[in-house]
Amino acid sequence: MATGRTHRPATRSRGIPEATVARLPLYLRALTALSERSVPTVSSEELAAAAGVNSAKLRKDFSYLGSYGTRGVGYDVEYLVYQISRELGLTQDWPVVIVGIGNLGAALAGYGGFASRGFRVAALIDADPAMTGKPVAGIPVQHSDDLEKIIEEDGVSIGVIATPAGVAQQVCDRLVAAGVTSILNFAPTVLSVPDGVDVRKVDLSIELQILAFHEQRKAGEESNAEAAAEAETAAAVAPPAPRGGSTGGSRKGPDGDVPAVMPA
Ligand SMILES: NC(=O)c1ccc[n+]([C@@H]2O[C@H](COP(=O)([O-])OP(=O)(O)OC[C@H]3O[C@@H](n4cnc5c(N)ncnc54)[C@H](O)[C@@H]3O)[C@@H](O)[C@H]2O)c1
Repeated sequence: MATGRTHRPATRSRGIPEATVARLPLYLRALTALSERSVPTVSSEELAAAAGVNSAKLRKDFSYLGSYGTRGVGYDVEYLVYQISRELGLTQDWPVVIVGIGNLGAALAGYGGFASRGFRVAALIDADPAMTGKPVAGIPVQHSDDLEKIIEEDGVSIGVIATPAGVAQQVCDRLVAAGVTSILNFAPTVLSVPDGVDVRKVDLSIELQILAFHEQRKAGEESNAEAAAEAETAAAVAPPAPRGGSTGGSRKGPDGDVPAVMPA
């Protein structure tokens, strides 16, 4: 879902390409589902289908992890979960702050999927004094005046921005100055950050626009297919060729050479 932009080279220092890194969470999600069903091993084809990835690409991706599976047996599910989690840095706890606790920020704060994937919501921050101290998803909201102190005390390196777009850059600058090095930005604006800071941008409206493009294309294909079918029907019911013609006056059916009307 994320449309991302990072400020790292296309290949990370350990030699794993960014495109592979981007697919690791997909494998992990599929593997976690298998692990929850106590499935011990999985073939590259099965896992590729579950992750929505081509199996040759999956094997190439896993070769970067040094994981080649066992011929005829496949990959060990638990070991791959561990390997990918370690590669993604998920074997440690990541405290995250969410800035902007409006509709979106509150929904994110209550999202259980963060904690289950190793991301602990360490603090909720908002500029509205009326919200200070109010619990959202069981966590009291803190005022943005204390942003720097909160980040330092909790050792936060990941910040989520869910403020209005107009203040997002300013919030981003404060997060970065306070030591945050990874930002997940939901505000519809492009953030500038110094080298060494990663920004991922999530924009559901962009995803919807991409779906709209595909819908439009599918509709175009359907209307082309309908037009072709109509042309074929029109040809099938056209008046027979004059006697003496090569077809002897028979008309072609939908299957081409089967006469639609059998001669008496
Ligand atoms: N990426 C997406 O798919 C997506 C989806 C929905 C909303 N959004 C965006 O997310 C943002 C939040 O949307 P919302 O519906 O929750 O808005 P909202 O108005 O409900 O909430 C915004 C919150 O930010 C707080 N805020 C304002 N300035 C701040 C600052 N300087 N520091 C800290 N907090 C501050 C406000 O007090 C408010 O509580 C908007 O930019 C919106 O466009 C993105």
